[in-house]
Amino acid sequence: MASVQVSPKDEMLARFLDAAATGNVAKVSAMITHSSSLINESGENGWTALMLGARNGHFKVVQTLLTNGCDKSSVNKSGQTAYDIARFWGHKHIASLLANSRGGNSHHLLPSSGTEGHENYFSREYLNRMSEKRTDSPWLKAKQSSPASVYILFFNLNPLVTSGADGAGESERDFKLCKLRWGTVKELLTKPGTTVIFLGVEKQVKFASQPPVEDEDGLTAWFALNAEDNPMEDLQFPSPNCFFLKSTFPALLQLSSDEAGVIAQARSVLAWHNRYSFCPTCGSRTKIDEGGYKRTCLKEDCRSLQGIHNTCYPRVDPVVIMLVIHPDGDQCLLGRKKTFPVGMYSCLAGFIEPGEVIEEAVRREVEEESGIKVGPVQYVSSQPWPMPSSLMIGCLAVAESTDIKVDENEIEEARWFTRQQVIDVFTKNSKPAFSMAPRQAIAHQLIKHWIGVNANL
Ligand SMILES: NC(=O)C1=CN([C@@H]2O[C@H](COP(=O)(O)OP(=O)(O)OC[C@H]3O[C@@H](n4cnc5c(N)ncnc54)[C@H](O)[C@@H]3O)[C@@H](O)[C@H]2O)C=CC1
Ligand SMILES: [Mg+2]
Ligand SMILES: [Mg+2]
Ligand SMILES: [Mg+2]
Ligand SMILES: [Zn+2]
Repeated sequence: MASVQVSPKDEMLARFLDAAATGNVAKVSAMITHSSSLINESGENGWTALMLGARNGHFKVVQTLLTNGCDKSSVNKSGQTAYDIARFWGHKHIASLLANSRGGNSHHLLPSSGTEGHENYFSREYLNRMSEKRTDSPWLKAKQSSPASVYILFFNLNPLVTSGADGAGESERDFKLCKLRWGTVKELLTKPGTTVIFLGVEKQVKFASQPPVEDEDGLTAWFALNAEDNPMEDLQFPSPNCFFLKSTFPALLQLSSDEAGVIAQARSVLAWHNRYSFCPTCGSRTKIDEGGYKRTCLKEDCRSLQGIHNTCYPRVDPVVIMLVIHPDGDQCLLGRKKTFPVGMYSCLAGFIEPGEVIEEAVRREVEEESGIKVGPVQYVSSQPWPMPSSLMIGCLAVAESTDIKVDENEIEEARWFTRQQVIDVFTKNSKPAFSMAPRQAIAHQLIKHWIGVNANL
């Protein structure tokens, strides 16, 4: 009778897998010390020692393998990881051990698609900023009094707008910026409490409503003004329908994409002027330079005049905002602040701290707010958030633990939602489990990105 020849290597692997399957920790440990390559080898149907230990509930075997650097992301021929197997067979303590341990490769839970083509509300650059013109005083002066230039006006950092067409409902064109001319604002420009900044020049396309007035150089400059006292009484506006937005949020989310980008730029710089009235170094008076992009201290011997100092320039506060994916790849973590509308959940977010990289800020904020530990982090897209001057840095991140413990000072609740629950919210399929942040918020776009990439929606 012919006998099947088994190589010594195969025989050793069979003994190793058997030791893992039967919970023989001492043998597993001795064999990997002797032959380290065994640890990630698989036998029948792609099952590794880790999967067999997880299948049969041998906690110590799984622990030993992980401590010795076993790859916990391997999948068997049915596409299951050791974590999936532990969960399926109800070995919760092993599933939790697998989810918590660092060093595994959970990158496969992140989409491999590029991030091009993401445009968030407030992100469109309608104007060419032409920063080189900020120090060209004669050019700026000529542009300020040019009849072709466009002025947008703010009072209390709220823009002057006009209502969109009746019945526009929730659509984005509810409010349109009122574009004023020099003739209308020249009195206002001379008032002591007025701040004026140069925003840039129009790129190619013009707003349809704009009269075809052109400067010799063909460049239409835009300026933003913030008035300290209500300018409505002093000025004659081109349209009686113009008014200052009363609330910042959510009214600022109801502009067209072009206008939202201009507002993001103007509002942040004006808010900086509004809140940094005096020199942060010595407390003296300052003057506005560089088309509104610099404040220079008027005290001759101030330290802020020696070299370049960030206190003289408009600030941007980076914020990480992240959608955290469960280790099973099929759920995401969303939270709610007390101030959110009832039922609304969104991504966790937090300010980046000095000396911190984006990835670490994601890990720190998620752990602070929800108690969840995070492994890989992937950048997706960003969004200016001019309330007053945040830059939202949108990321996907993969959790390495699953037990939630919220910091009640920061958020009211955090929960795992299944992909299906999220899809139901987007497609309005059935009674939704929660309500989503508005589409103008990067949180909404991040969640959509995760669903779109993973579920081909
Ligand atoms: N566009 C979007 O989808 C979303 C935007 N956001 C924005 O992200 C920002 C940060 O999120 P949070 O959860 O509030 O951050 P957070 O989790 O870091 O907590 C806020 C606290 O951080 C402190 N803090 C540190 N640096 C600060 C700074 N430069 N400015 C203000 N506070 C600072 C304050 O004590 C503040 O109360 C908020 O301004 C919020 O408006 C938040 C969620 C969604
Ligand atoms: Mg926080
Ligand atoms: Mg936060
Ligand atoms: Mg924080
Ligand atoms: Zn100073």
